[in-house]
Amino acid sequence: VSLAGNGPVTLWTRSPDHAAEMRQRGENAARLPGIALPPGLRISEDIRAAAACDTLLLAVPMQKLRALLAAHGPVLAERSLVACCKGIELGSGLGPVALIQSILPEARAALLTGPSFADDIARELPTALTLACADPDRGAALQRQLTTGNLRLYRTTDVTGAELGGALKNVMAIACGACIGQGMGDSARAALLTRGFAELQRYAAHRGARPETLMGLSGLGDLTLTCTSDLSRNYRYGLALGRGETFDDAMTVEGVATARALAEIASADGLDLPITTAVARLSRGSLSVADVIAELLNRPLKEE
Ligand SMILES: NC(=O)C1=CN([C@@H]2O[C@H](COP(=O)(O)OP(=O)(O)OC[C@H]3O[C@@H](n4cnc5c(N)ncnc54)[C@H](O)[C@@H]3O)[C@@H](O)[C@H]2O)C=CC1
Ligand SMILES: O=C(CO)COP(=O)(O)O
Repeated sequence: VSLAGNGPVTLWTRSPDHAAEMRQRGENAARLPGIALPPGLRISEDIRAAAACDTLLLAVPMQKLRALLAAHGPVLAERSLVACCKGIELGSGLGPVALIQSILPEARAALLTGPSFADDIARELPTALTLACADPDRGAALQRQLTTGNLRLYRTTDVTGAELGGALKNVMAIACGACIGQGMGDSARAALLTRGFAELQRYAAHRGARPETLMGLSGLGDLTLTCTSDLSRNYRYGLALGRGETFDDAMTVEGVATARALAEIASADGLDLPITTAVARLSRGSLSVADVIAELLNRPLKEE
């Protein structure tokens, strides 16, 4: 919606029915109700129509990215593929850019990430994001191409840092939601957010990310938004866990699979990721929120 102000944009969906409905109503009622789709936005169920453009934004959940790339590899190859997903793939432990590179090495992969609810961007509210691309010239070109009147992009070549900030903030948002849902209060949430950020920084450093990336929009920025807003699905899932309520299974909650993927990596590599591991166990129901809090409070005392 925002990019359509810059020039022609094609919105692809794999569902012909959904495409027809969006064309007819001028609205994506299922995913973005109340937002008028601009007349310049072309809607197609044929991925070749979208792939006629050189730059494609891939906005599917992280655990679905491999299937999308596998199904449409020949059409997507040799394009600029900008992943918009936030997470780590279960099994491979890869982030979105690394996954694209492993499946379509001839594609030019980049990442768009940072604090942003789709609804805010579509309503043209001011938003700032990180565009991560290992090649600085390509990153600068994408930054110019994808900046709009309400969407300001900063760029970085630290793809690993940007990937990990976006992935881990969802895990911490589940933890913060659970803390509030359990009635632990805002002070406890601030402690968890801060220690979650320390865990995020520690893991990112271990993976070779640059510290300043995690201090930016894709790290601290998105962590702050997601851990404090009721609009976040990850935070709301955590709230439900804390309150002992059920949560809509169909809702995309990236932090669940990411916590499990990271817990596997932590166990294999002997890393200490206490909050992430607790979220993985919480999401499986093998630990209660009260147990997690007791466990975290009883860890050995240490320097900050
Ligand atoms: N919604 C938001 O405000 C934001 C979402 N993101 C990230 O964007 C990614 C996608 O999230 P949402 O769009 O919110 O999820 P969503 O669940 O609302 O939509 C995902 C879409 O992907 C489609 N899809 C799933 N598997 C597919 C496949 N194999 N081939 C083609 N299409 C497929 C689904 O049909 C659905 O239309 C996530 O990683 C999320 O963290 C990032 C920033 C903001
Ligand atoms: O990534 C997001 C905000 O930056 C969206 O968060 P949720 O996926 O938790 O809704």
